[in-house]
Amino acid sequence: MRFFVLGAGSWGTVFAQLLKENGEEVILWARRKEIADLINNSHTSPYIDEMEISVRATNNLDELKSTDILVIAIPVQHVREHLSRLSKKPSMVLNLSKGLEIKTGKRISEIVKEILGCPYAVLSGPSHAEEVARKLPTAVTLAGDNARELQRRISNEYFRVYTCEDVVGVEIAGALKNVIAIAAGILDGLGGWDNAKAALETRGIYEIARFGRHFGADQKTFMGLAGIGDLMVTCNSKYSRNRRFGELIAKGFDPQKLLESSHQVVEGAFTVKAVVKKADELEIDMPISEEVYRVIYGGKSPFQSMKDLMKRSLKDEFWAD
Ligand SMILES: NC(=O)C1=CN([C@@H]2O[C@H](COP(=O)(O)OP(=O)(O)OC[C@H]3O[C@@H](n4cnc5c(N)ncnc54)[C@H](OP(=O)(O)O)[C@@H]3O)[C@@H](O)[C@H]2O)C=CC1
Ligand SMILES: O=C(CO)COP(=O)(O)O
Repeated sequence: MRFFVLGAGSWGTVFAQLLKENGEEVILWARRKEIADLINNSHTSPYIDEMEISVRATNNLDELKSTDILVIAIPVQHVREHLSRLSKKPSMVLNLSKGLEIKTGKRISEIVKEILGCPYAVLSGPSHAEEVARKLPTAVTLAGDNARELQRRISNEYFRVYTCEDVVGVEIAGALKNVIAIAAGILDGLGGWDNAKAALETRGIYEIARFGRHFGADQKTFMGLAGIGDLMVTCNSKYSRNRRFGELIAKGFDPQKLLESSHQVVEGAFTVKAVVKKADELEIDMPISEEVYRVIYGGKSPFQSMKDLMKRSLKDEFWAD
């Protein structure tokens, strides 16, 4: 059994190398031939500093075998297109990407079911690639098919994998925390206010859990590594692209120009479109996500957004909805 990692950005590359060092057979697919060549010839990648890469890279999707585990590590908005291009169906999919598809509002598990119909698992949690590359202690959760076997194969002395049964909750938590992290970055850019940041993270996980409840997610998941754990790291880490994007917006940079010029994916900026649409259809109250949407796509001032969130009608902290 071999892992075929689809995506040679920072996380795909580091995860592929982790698997290789765990003794697994791995191949890393890069969209561009020059990235595959660079990895094979110089054992480095522009996406990750100071890591020697010994995994073999390819940019040929046809190298996927039907016995492979396909690991998804590409931007969510391009997953459907790449799965549709596969000439063979893998034995199973392990998803690392975090987001919702804009045009359908679907999670990756739903896209995989529609296109491949094969077994599926998702791995998520506070796991910035830059720290995993340095072998710093990291804990994540894995939900879905063959969870125990994957847990055993992926875990090592610095990467600890827990299992849980809630695929829906893990996917929703990973997707929506990126939206809240943009808001956290906005607060950092406005002045780095500690009270406001703590309130945002707390109300943010509550907002994510409320969204998740509409899709049958287990509320416990949002208190775990894929929920509050990943939300905390993304809202506070210097490595987070979502947090940094928010910070630059608050400092006056144009959101669209930032997205156009970014070499790395800011998933929350896209997922927020799907979240706002679903929330509107299903009448789910998502005040933070809606303000993030207005700032990115409606030209609203971040300061005004923050003021409007504070002016909402007064209510109980844990209200039924
Ligand atoms: N970085 C991290 O710490 C973590 C990331 N994730 C998630 O993993 C996923 C991948 O992120 P990450 O590895 O960080 O990626 P990066 O942002 O580091 O790099 C972007 C990657 O996406 C590729 N890409 C861009 N456009 C397309 C396209 N149209 N089709 C296919 N590939 C494309 C790029 O290829 P090219 O070089 O050719 O432009 C590059 O490999 C995201 O969903 C992210 O949220 C999850 C956990 C941790
Ligand atoms: O998901 C991540 C860490 O767990 C990565 O977050 P960013 O995409 O914001 O860097």
